[in-house]
Amino acid sequence: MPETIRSLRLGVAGPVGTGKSSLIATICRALADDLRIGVITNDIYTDEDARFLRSAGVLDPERIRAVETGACPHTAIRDDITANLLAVEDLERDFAPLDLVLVESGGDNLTATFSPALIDAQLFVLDVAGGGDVARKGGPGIARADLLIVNKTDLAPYVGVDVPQMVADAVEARDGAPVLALSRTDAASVAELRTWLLDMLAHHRAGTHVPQDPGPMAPHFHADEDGGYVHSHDHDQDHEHTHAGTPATA
Ligand SMILES: Nc1nc2c(ncn2[C@@H]2O[C@H](COP(=O)(O)OP(=O)(O)OP(=O)(O)O)[C@@H](O)[C@H]2O)c(=O)[nH]1
Repeated sequence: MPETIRSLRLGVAGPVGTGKSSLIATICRALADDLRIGVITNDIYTDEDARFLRSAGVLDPERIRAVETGACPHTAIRDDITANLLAVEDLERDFAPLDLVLVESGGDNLTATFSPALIDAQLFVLDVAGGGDVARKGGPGIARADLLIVNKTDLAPYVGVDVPQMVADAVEARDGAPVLALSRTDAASVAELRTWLLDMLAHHRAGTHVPQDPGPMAPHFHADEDGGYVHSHDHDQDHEHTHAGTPATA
């Protein structure tokens, strides 16, 4: 790799427990012999995901670093990306040259997405255990992430989900953009993921991949001791933090 081309920065987002950390471990196992990889995890209050990945033994533990985001995990990957950007740049400098830096978002709701100022491409992870109809619900990550993963397909018989139907619904929600049915126990699906990643890396290096913004997450509610507030990340419109009862400005 020419030293002037920096790593491909790949975001991994998706609802809580859909398998983001496990997916990163799978990617590291599948590509550790081919690529120089680093990982940044985001947790609200802990470094639990980083510790899980270090204990999985898939990468030199020093190449796995944690960002603790405080409340509102999507803010740290979309609105104020400073902590993540510094963590990525530090990792790239300390282990130069890296080919791939994976950034795991904190487990969040269906609509959290990465800013294209932080990452070059993003995966959005759903799992069959969340229900076969989740893909139809749409949202920016489902509709416009670079790759949508329908994870834990090995569990489909136990939760009564028709995987081909779920994938077809997802492809329709994405206007034909790629969807991958994945299980860490299904070698063929892991091989497909590996091919997609190497292809994306090749496009990044050739300068033919343009980072896309899937769009802001929908306005949503945060509970707090005053009753909570509605929070919007759409900076094209007014940025509102409206407290229940008393309207407030950002
Ligand atoms: N059966 C099965 N279980 C899986 C698979 N991938 C992940 N899991 C399990 O799903 C659970 C959640 O996985 P994680 O990787 O911790 O999920 P996560 O999205 O990182 O979770 P948060 O960081 O809390 O949002 C764990 O018990 C994993 O072992 C899979 O392919 N098949």
